[in-house]
Amino acid sequence: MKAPIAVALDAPDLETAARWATLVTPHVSTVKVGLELYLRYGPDVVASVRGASGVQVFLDLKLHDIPATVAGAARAVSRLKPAYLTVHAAGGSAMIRAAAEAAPNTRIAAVTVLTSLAEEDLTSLGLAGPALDAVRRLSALAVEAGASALVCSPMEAAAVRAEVGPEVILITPGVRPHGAATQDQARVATPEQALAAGADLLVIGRPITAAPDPGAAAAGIAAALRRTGGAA
Ligand SMILES: O=c1ccn([C@@H]2O[C@H](COP(=O)(O)O)[C@@H](O)[C@H]2O)c(=O)[nH]1
Repeated sequence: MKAPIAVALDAPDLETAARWATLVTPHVSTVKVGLELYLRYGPDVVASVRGASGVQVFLDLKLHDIPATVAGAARAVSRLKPAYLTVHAAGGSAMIRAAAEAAPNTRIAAVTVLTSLAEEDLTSLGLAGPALDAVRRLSALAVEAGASALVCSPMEAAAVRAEVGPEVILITPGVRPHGAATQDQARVATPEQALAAGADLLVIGRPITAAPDPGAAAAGIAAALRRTGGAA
């Protein structure tokens, strides 16, 4: 069994993304296509990174608009058969419901509070209280509206799990192996901590893709998770 990791293919060009995908797919369950690749290359990027391996594709477009527009966008990309499609939970119940109804065969993953935001950022945005409160509130709202997956920091995974129960898939970016640079991530934890907190899918980008050998980096993290009982 492959490790429950989605490698973020945040590459400047399609050749690099496809090469990373080929290197990591023997070790991880999922590859993630984000805004950089999708906006540059469009829908064809999904087939390019899926390749012959048939690895799961996570389409991280973070849709956030009025319900009718998000429904149209979700319907348009559902033909690419992504395993996951992200929307911002802050778009509200009607928007999340519209996405879930428009793409019934794709898991709608609601992004709660971006992992790049620190507590002081939330205050400056006018969101009172600790990040965890906002994450829990948005998680409950999103699941009630039909999201079957949630995106949160690994620091919040245990509390979100307690809030939404065992069925919802918890996806955690903001994952950094011990000692790795946090870069623009603010609310972070190690892969082992994320798994122990109840995360189902760990999003890891630069610690793998910026390594001299992305395949070896993915294999190393997968092996560390296996030692903690997270992947066979
Ligand atoms: O809250 C969020 C939601 C999405 N992301 C995405 O995850 C990866 C993280 O990449 P790293 O290189 O491991 O930092 C990236 O594609 C983000 O767009 C997130 O970081 N936080």
